[in-house]
Amino acid sequence: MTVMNSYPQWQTLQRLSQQLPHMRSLFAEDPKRAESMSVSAAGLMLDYSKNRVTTEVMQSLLAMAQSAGLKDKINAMFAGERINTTEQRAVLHTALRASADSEIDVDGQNIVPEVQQTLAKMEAFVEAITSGEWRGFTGKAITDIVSIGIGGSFLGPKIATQALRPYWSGKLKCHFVANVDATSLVEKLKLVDPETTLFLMSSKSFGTQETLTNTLSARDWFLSQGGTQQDIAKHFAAITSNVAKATAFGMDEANIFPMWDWVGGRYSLWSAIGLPIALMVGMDNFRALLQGASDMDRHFVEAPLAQNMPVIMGMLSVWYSNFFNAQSHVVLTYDHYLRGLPAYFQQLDMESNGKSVTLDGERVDFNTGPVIWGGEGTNGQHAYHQLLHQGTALIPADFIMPLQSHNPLGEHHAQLASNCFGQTQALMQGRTFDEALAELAGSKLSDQDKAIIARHKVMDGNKPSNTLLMDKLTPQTLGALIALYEHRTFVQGVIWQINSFDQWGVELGKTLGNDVLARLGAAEESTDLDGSSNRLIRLFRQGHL
Ligand SMILES: O=P(O)(O)OC[C@H]1O[C@](O)(CO)[C@@H](O)[C@@H]1O
Repeated sequence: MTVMNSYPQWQTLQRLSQQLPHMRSLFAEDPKRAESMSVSAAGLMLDYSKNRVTTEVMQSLLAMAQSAGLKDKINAMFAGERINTTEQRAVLHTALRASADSEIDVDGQNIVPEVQQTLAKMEAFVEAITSGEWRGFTGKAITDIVSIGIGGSFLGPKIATQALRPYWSGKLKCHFVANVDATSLVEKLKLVDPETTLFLMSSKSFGTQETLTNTLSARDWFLSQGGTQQDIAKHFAAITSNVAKATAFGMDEANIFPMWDWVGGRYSLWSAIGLPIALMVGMDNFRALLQGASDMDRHFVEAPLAQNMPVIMGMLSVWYSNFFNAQSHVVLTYDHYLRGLPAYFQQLDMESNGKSVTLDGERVDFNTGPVIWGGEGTNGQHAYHQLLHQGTALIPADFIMPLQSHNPLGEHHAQLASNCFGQTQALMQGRTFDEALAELAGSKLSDQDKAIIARHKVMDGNKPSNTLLMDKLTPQTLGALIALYEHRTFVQGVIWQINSFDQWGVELGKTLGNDVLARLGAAEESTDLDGSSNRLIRLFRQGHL
């Protein structure tokens, strides 16, 4: 028996999924639907009324969460149990935002004091850099940060820094380098002055090829621009859980910020990996970001399932993945500052739930994590929304919007909001054949042509969406929003009984990549791989087609 159909609610949910009225009818029948299908937490409001659900569906989904032991699993995560079973690790990104007086034990040791010490170290560093007390090798203050890292050591700091643009202190500029393509680094180096630049190397493992290569090249550049070996301590700092490797690399121990194996890379922006954020917005705002996440944590732990925002969002995702065969989920941010969020959620969710075996090692025979993608509203409306409205795939959507803009200019924000709400309405209600035909009433077309055009204009509607609102985008609401998606991802993993915290799938590509790298520069041509790989390697060595 598979995981999914072993839940007592499986059959009921199967039946309900086939009998659901169109959402138009659900709204017509219940004028209070929007109120009853909305929840608030940590400064966010979720309206999930435009989903293919009835009260009975929601009750069954939440009962399924209960059958999966979700509450116990949540408590186990927060308590530091080794729920990442394939790596025998605790999963405690929540400890990074826990209050200073909490006690969270790993191997019998309370980890909170160490988290607080690291925050204090970050604070002193941020103060030294932004006050101008920290001087570069020619005595000048730091003006630019180049943050080098990839995956979770890049996306989180980058999108949060971008999102908090209105809170920048204005004392520094921050540049991000992730790609091993030299162009990424070289183009950033053109923008900075070695005398006033600080390189921050972020790598939990201190073993990621892209990050090591970019850091070495940055160091070579620094040394070629007048800096000496002794000056490196003034211009390079690292965030890593592998302090030994970082010191062996030449990092000054005083400039190394710790990370721990109980923090997953894609959950790490709350740790010292968030230094670029703290440098740009100041420590008070960084702490407010942590506070927002902590508020969402408390909600996740304490709220009953029926009012629990991450639980509701997670279970809705399960509903579409497993009962409607949805393969993808779109995140649409109606705020320019949040334009990076879909890429961040993409790693968070796809690296976490892109799994094919259960915790017991059994192959799954149901859908797990969908493809997460998206972009910023309103741009997408003039590009891919067509497929959301009239394509054949069912793609549940999240619309995210602050009610107040940081840039209240003329009618812009009202137009943005009208687009956001108008899209969710159009997805839900669609347009019937009769409505499309009525719109053509005044045209000169023949009745036959009107019928054909009307068919092209039909939109089935009944397309699900969540609307997430907040008063304003602040460090606190951003923290809550990101934590919401972290927990939503966790909820799905619990239902599917997969390990959301490892990422073995990326390893084979890395290993083979290293093998190919050796072959690209080897004396002998490769002939022992598959025909395609042999040929691609030959072409690269040749340098032209
Ligand atoms: O911080 P590190 O160890 O350099 O890893 C970077 C990223 O690489 C991955 O391990 C995937 O290869 C991600 O999970 C991680 O966020």
